[in-house]
Amino acid sequence: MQAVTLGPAGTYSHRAARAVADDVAFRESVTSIVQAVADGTFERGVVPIENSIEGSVTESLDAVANSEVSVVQEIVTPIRHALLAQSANFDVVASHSQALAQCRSYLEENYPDAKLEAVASTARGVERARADPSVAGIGHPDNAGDDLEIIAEDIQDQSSNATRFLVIGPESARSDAGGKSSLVVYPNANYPGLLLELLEAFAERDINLSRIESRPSGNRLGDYLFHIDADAGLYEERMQGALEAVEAIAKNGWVRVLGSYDTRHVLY
Ligand SMILES: O=C(O)C(=O)C[C@]1(C(=O)O)C=C[C@@H](O)C=C1
Repeated sequence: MQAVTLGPAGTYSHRAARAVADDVAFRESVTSIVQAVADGTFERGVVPIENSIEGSVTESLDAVANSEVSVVQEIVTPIRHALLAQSANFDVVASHSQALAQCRSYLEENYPDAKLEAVASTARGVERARADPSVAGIGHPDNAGDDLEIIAEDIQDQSSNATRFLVIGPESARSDAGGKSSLVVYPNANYPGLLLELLEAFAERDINLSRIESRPSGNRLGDYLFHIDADAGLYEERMQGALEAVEAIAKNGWVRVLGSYDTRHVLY
């Protein structure tokens, strides 16, 4: 099976994608990855969705909410960043904005004068370092190759740093089987207790939520959609009941059921 993920080769997304596909293709944005799965160009896509230090990858949340795709698996991997450069003499640190943020304290403490440059991915930052001696990249240490020095390893601000990736497929790959389910709910309403009602749909059926996140709908200020991850499969009666209750609450809006899936922990 062929999967598409964030490139170029050597990104953390690439490492996660190798766990689901032998053949991995690349795009330079999460939105274009989700689009390439929605339009049938690729059977699977792998996108980062949440990091233990920095929180949500909002571009991924929005792309998944707005596209006709399903979630078929989630992959959780530890993220251990290295600082890579031609020598310790550099003025710019280039990496993905998430990676720069995950190393914020390390950079402030050790390189307070370095200019931080956000690029499309960690591997793109390492490419910048390979081409320019004044630039260091932050990425997986395997990207060093023969021509870059590993200036420092394990520079993330928490040693437990981990990222959750979603494996997405076309809507036809949506499954009711799996221990977790993801929904996006747009109530298109705003009244006291709306969020409480949404939460009660799950609490009353003894379903634990592992995440709820609001994102702006884009329609007007103060109007939100909610990303909900529940620790129950759609094959379960209690989850079907919760879904019916949520659909009733969102009768003026919509509910996108992304599917049920299992978690895979990948070490590399
Ligand atoms: O740039 C990469 O290597 C990516 O795969 C992206 C990404 C992210 O967006 O969170 C993935 C894992 C790490 O958290 C840092 C960056």
